[in-house]
Amino acid sequence: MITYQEALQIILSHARSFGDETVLLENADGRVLAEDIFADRDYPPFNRSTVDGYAINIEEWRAGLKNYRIAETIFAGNVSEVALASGQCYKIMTGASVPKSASAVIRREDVFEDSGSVTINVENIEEQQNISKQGEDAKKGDLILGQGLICQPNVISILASLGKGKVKVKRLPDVVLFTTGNEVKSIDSIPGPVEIRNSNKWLLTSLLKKLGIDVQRSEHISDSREDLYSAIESGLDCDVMILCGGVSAGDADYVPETLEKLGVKKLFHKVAIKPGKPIWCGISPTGTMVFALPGNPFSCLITFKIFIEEYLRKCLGFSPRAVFTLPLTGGRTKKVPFDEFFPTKLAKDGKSLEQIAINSSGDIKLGLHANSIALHPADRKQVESGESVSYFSLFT
Ligand SMILES: Nc1nc2c(c(=O)[nH]1)N[C@H]1C(S)=C(S)[C@@H](COP(=O)(O)OP(=O)(O)OC[C@H]3O[C@@H](n4cnc5c(N)ncnc54)[C@H](O)[C@@H]3O)O[C@H]1N2
Ligand code: MOO
Repeated sequence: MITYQEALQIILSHARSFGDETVLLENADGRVLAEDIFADRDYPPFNRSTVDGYAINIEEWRAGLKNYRIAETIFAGNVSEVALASGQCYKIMTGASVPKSASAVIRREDVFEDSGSVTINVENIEEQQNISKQGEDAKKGDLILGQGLICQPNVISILASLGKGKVKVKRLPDVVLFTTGNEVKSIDSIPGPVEIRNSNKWLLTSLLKKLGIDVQRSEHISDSREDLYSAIESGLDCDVMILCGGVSAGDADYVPETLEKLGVKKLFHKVAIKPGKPIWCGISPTGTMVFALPGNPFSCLITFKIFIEEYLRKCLGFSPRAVFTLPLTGGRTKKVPFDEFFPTKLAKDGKSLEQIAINSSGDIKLGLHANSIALHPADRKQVESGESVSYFSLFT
């Protein structure tokens, strides 16, 4: 059986771009930029007053002048009509263009205004004070946003400033999701005594949504070779196919054989991890990446996080998920020589990890209240209390 790291390397070696597409800015949140964005003009585009106040020629101030007549009031969005003459100032608002004949702006609260004149009440005035100079943030033609940046709110704001109402981003994959199993019922039906509800469909849909991906098609398939064959065949035109259940050793676990019958080349089946050991992964002749996950909910969550999410992150140009290290509170022992992933929660002081109890990978509570997943390494039977373990954040 291959190890977690070997399986991850195989998966990552098949990562590919799904192409680019142009989207409206309102739909660009969380997407990855697929074009370089340059400044269309200087920023600020003009010398801009940063305060409400009065703009003067500093040479006159240096010559000892304290009292100025207001020549004109300049509002944001307005252009001054006249140059300052001797003894004059402008009354100017925040965001307005400072005319060339003025070289400093004094805050409103630092002057006394009366009958169209102002007396300046401050000791020191610096040349260009309270003026953002044209082009001081960016010059026309400067590279502002590089390909690969994620459209977080700050990037969206910059795109808006630069007038990019449409933007080229990495295309998201078409994802098809098939859950399987005769005992698994839709959540709006009443399950019989030995039936359960299809939580994994919702789990996987929500996990994909966190990456900004909407499932294109989702279907539940019964444990029948024929139904599986036709469903999988009909979905093989997508970029990524996720199946769930029917991959281990049971008499009705037809998923691996059906995939292979349809020409999906097996990359691996079974990985030395707990939970999630029975995972199957393959690639179709047309390049569809297929992940068949074990049916237990916690196995489904872990295999999605450690494999599918990492694959998609690489395909979409996100950096790999961050892995941290912290001491674990309470020791733990494991029975199998596999990498074991277990639910944890960051202590309030952020200095250690607490373990969250989970009964088994079939526990519908999935270690609720865990905000992280830690790794008990394959080669360690025991992790002592206070020993450092590596972990990753669960839903951030
Ligand atoms: N002889 C062996 N038996 C099993 C092995 C093994 O290596 N040898 N592996 C065990 C492990 S580990 C896991 S995990 C499970 C995985 O089995 P399958 O992937 O074949 O999944 P199923 O048997 O179909 O289901 C397992 C479990 O999960 C429930 N399930 C399935 N689908 C859903 C869904 N959409 N929503 C909620 N719950 C679901 C299902 O009812 C089962 O209880 O195999 C072990 N057996
Ligand atoms: O490894 Mo299975 O995925 O525990 O229950």
